[in-house]
Amino acid sequence: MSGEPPKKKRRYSGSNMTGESAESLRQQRCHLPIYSARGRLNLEIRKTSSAIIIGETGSGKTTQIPQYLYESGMAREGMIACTQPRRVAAITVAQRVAMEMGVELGKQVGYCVRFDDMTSPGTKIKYMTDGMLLREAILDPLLSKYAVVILDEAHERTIHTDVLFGVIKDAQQKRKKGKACPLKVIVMSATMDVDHFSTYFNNAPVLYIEGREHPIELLYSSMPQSDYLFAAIVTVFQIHQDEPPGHDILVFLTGQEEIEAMLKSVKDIAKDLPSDCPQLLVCPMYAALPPGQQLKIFQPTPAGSRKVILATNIAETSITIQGIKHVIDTGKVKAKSYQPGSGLDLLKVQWVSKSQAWQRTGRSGREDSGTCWRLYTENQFQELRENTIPEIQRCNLSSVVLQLLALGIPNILRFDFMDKPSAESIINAVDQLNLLAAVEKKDKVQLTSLGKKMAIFPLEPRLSKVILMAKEYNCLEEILTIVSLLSVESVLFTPHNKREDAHAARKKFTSSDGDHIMLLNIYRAYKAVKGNKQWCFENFINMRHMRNALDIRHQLREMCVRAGLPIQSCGPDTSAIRKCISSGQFMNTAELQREGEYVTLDRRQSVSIHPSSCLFQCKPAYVLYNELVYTTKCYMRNICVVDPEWLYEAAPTYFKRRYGGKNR
Ligand SMILES: Nc1ncnc2c1ncn2[C@@H]1O[C@H](COP(=O)(O)OP(=O)(O)OP(=O)(O)O)[C@@H](O)[C@H]1O
Repeated sequence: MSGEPPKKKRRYSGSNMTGESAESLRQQRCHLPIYSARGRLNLEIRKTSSAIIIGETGSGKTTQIPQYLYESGMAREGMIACTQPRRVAAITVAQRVAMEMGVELGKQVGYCVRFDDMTSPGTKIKYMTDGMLLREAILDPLLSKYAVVILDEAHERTIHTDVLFGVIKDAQQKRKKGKACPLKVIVMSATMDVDHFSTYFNNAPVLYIEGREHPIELLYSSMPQSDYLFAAIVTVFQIHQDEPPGHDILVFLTGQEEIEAMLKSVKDIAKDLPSDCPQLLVCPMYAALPPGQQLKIFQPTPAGSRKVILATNIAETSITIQGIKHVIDTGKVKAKSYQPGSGLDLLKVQWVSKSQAWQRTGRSGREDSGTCWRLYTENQFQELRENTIPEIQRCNLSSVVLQLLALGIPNILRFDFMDKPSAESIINAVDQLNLLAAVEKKDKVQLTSLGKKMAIFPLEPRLSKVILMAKEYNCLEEILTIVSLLSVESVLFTPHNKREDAHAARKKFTSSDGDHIMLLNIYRAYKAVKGNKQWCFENFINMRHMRNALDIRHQLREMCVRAGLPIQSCGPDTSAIRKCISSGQFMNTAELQREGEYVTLDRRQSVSIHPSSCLFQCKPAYVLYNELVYTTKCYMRNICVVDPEWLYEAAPTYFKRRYGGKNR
């Protein structure tokens, strides 16, 4: 390990963009590489029903193309949708475009992301997450509100984008047959396999946008780094020492824990810097941060200081953060990989693909020249895979299959996927949904009425089922709390050096029934003190995550009210709650063996109770877990004590088939 940052060859002196008057915005638009191509683009797009557009990062695709189409009258017969894989991109790009057009956000230009719709009847350009457009397609498979759908950042190949590809192709054909207004589809990215996309979209023409506005200097490590976190810290401080204030830094890391650890190290080191050094402002950026906190990274850096943003790949595509001059790319990302054999959805740190590395590089050089510090060698870069494996080929598909069925897709195995997931993973997903009573297999697979209701909730099917079953047990109040708390990063805050204090402080919330009930106790106590900050601090509760959970709870509650579900409380009886959870999560259960170890009930896999669980010291005979995580061994996380009788009641055929009833 060298810890030595990549060698710097040249230095640029950048100018900061300050004026944001209408004239300055107009000038910026005119200077973008895409500007000179706008006439040709409009012409080509008008002629065809589908087009693939490829152009360098920062050339102006996301912000300009929807505006060009709007200005040329293409929004007369319907809206222009532009999808983004991430909510933060949808929101910030919409803000920027509204500003460029001189209109109020939410009027002609708006955005729509999960739990936040900023559009109005007059909206013509709508930025939205791919997941939101997919939800809209469930209600209106022809997407009749839209004249143009732009699928941006297509290289990311999120599950939602991949499903949208097929759904939109289908809508296009149906609209053509029905003589409705044609639906135009545009697929965009800076880094994609254009031939693959063009072939899939019936040999759609590929339109190239030449050039980039500002140069980016690329620096590689001279030797491989064995500790990329350390190398990143060293690089931050080298830049801090050499570069003038205002040249901000964006560092790509793999996850929340790593970000929090580096945040602390950078702050600690910065404390000892000479007093005439510019102030360092360190900002985290990861998916579990509440949306308001995420948007903080876009606030201007105060004069005389430097901002360092520590981000996951959430900041990798589409966004422009003013002031970012330097990007530090560790080359690593945490990504999901699903093993149908073991039923595990594992999160693993791995190398990025080349296309991801280019996207990261492209977060600099947006307002001025920039530098990208790759903390790996050029040879290592050459060995990276070209493109990221589509998410649909590496994740549990039960949510997607539920959505496809809700869309009325008759045979999922024959769905027009751009790259098919394995038949095994589709069949597994259908089987799981069947066990949850969400689908029935007659001559074809179809949703039951329960399954249709489950598709309304933007949750994993197992959790949607738990919400719907709460009616039977009169416990929706409690279930909403538990599901919301399970949907965010842990609200338990356990600093390494205060582990014992944290456990002692939390003792009053623990329950012999398990973690779900402990979460409920924490929520009740938090509400009783009205979310008091000092209380959170003293009890080692992460206030940010708690607030995030409250927000989700509020949204889910509204969905339940709209679905006519009675919001009732079961009072102090926790067995109703645990029975209800069992009705959706009976597949995630384990039993204690004679030797004191646990094995899962489905695949007889050895598992252990995670040390963070309040049941860590206990050995209940049967437990239900929310998830399995693999570190040094396979751990069950968020566990609750269950009675095998409840499991049998929840899924008699499943348990009879497996054990001939012997577990009863
Ligand atoms: N929020 C913003 N603040 C300042 N400038 C911005 C903002 N958003 C965009 N820009 C300017 O517009 C340019 C074009 O951005 P745009 O997102 O349209 O490019 P793109 O081609 O879609 O890039 P990418 O492939 O990285 O998404 C940026 O390089 C930047 O100069």
